[in-house]
Amino acid sequence: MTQTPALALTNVQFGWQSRGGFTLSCPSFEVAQGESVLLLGESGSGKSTLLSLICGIITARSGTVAVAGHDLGPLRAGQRDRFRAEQIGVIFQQFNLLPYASVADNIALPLRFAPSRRKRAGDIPATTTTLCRDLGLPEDAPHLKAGQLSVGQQQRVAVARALIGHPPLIVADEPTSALDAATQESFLKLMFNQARQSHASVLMVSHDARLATHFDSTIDLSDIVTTQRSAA
Ligand SMILES: Nc1ncnc2c1ncn2[C@@H]1O[C@H](COP(=O)(O)OP(=O)(O)OP(=O)(O)O)[C@@H](O)[C@H]1O
Repeated sequence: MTQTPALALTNVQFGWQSRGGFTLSCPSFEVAQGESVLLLGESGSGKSTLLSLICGIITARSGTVAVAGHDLGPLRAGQRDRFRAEQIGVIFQQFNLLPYASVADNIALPLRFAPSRRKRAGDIPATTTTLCRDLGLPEDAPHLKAGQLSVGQQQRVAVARALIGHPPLIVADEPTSALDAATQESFLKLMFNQARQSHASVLMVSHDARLATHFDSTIDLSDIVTTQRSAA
């Protein structure tokens, strides 16, 4: 029996109207359950736009985006937000942590909107402490404010927040772009160790081809999407 892919895009069309206009079309793209995929593209090639479509932050003009077999198209904005909280661990380029909230509250944030994921997370304070320990954060980290941490530590918090409650899909937008090679390496190791334990699929976008060795497959964005910029 064929497994439902973790992610499947079919005949997706999307357009930004402002800033001169940008259209993106993706005839077909799939990520299998448990697979890790690196999507490579230059700055401005549409990587973040594609991830926003996959996460349901924006919606396709036509075509289908399905996560774990669920089509995001018919969902209203609030339903998409809840679906994302349940199914997708998102690591944003700038981490998007709440600086004045504790590390523990930052990590547990997606669980607020996701009852099934909350159940899977088990005892939340214990899970948060374990994730912090496994990700090499200091013992007192859960009680510190996120804004007090170093950039490298904030990244680890962003990974913990993406992984808590075992979402089946982890999506990461250039989370290593500001790091030196050694820190990149340890960041990816940590993310993959944790994702493997959760049997999660990982989709990361980047402009950095050197990251390819860490992934099951590497795809050039231009092989799966065509884009067009209207004349300004
Ligand atoms: N919110 C928005 N409104 C209007 N246009 C946008 C918006 N976000 C992105 N775009 C446009 O879409 C195109 C692709 O941008 P996108 O951010 O998806 O590329 P990217 O590959 O992620 O770039 P980078 O690597 O620099 O982050 C650009 O022309 C950009 O100006």
